[in-house]
Amino acid sequence: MRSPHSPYGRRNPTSAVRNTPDSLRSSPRSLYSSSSSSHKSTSSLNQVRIAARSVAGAFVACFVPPETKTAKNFADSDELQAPSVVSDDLGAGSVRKRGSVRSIYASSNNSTHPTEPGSLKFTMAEIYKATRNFSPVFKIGQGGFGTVYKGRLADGTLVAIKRAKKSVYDKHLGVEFQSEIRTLSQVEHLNLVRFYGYLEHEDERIVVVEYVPNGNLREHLDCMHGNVLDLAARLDIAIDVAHAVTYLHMYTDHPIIHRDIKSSNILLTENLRARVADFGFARLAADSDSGATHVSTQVKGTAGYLDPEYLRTYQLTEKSDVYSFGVLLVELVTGRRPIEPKRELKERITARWVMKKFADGDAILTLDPRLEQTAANNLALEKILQVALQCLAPHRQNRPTMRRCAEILWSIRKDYRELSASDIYSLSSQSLRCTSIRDE
Ligand SMILES: Nc1ncnc2c1ncn2[C@@H]1O[C@H](COP(=O)(O)OP(=O)(O)OP(=O)(O)O)[C@@H](O)[C@H]1O
Repeated sequence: MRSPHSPYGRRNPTSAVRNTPDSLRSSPRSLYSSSSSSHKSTSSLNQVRIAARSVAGAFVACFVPPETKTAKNFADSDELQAPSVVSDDLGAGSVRKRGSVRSIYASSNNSTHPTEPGSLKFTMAEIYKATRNFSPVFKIGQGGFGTVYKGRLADGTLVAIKRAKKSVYDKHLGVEFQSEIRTLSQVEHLNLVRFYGYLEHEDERIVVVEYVPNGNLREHLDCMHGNVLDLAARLDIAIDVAHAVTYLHMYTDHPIIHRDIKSSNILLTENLRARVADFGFARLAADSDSGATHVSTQVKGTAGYLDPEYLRTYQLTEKSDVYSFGVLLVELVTGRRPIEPKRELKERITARWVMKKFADGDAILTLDPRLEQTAANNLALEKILQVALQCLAPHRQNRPTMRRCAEILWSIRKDYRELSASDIYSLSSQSLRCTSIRDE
């Protein structure tokens, strides 16, 4: 049984009891809990600015701009429109119940692969039926792993069906697929895309996950869905992601490193709550009981989000996710992509540009121009950038844990809400439309 109030679920009962949301709500040692104390916050700001200068200077910019890979063709036909079985917005970071997943599998007894305890196997017939033979009409995305289809299971549940490119999994990598499936089947958190099952048949490798209906974060920052995401929503999303990744790092049976935290992997529900997706690259972290501090792997991930220390040493730890999360925070407040190849040289690597502005005391110039410059927005921007800067520290031992990030962001949100309530100008930002800004 998991504590219904825990934002993370748990790896073992004792740690779960220690780490309830109460400890998150009251974080007396939070860097930001005393934000109203101007002296304290000014000196802490100065310290962060000094650090920002060194980060900005040390930032390594050797990335190739990512290609836009996703041909969007949302299959929103009536045929595939059905209410999701996933109840939405149960509060940041709640752990979900498995009940509805099991009920889906109750109907898959006819599978040619009988369901084994803990394994959730689909048959090719079920997949063909759900996707109408992989009809292009139901294609919703294309990524490094392969093609993503929207589908509907026999019981009406909407799912996303990820079909691996043939090149991704050849026979030799079968073990890797199996280990990913094992990992997927063990995680369960409200802010992680729910895993429903898989299929491994001849050269087909298919993963079936929860369908998340409101596109990905990058699309929302690009205003592809009509409205501007206000800063309150962006903070909620950052906290959701921090909870999901904290859960992976601390509360699963074995720590899991996501390895590909990025805005296109943050899917949004209709209520703009985040579901972290894409465990294609996820790896089990080093087992601290054995004394190991990292695992050595081939570099994987996405340009612009990659931890420079991991790039240099091939040593992967949870702090690589923290680095990527720092890039994501910068993306959230600026609206810019991590790499902006069309901008002038000094603005091309967004994090480096932001850190320079922050160090110069000009953080305000980095706020997404689609957002209004209210007192609440300006203060939240400064504080979020402070967290981002810590996450982007060149050396992993100087980065906070993901759990610490979540605590700080909680505290920022609390202050933000209080200030917004007394800030009459913040009301107008709620109705900002994407058309209110020219594209730069
Ligand atoms: N569970 C899902 N529900 C709804 N849409 C999804 C789901 N999973 C993926 N998508 C859509 O399909 C797109 C491609 O997903 P996918 O995870 O394969 O690739 P990616 O994350 O964009 O790239 P890469 O795999 O190279 O990192 C996503 O950006 C998203 O828009």
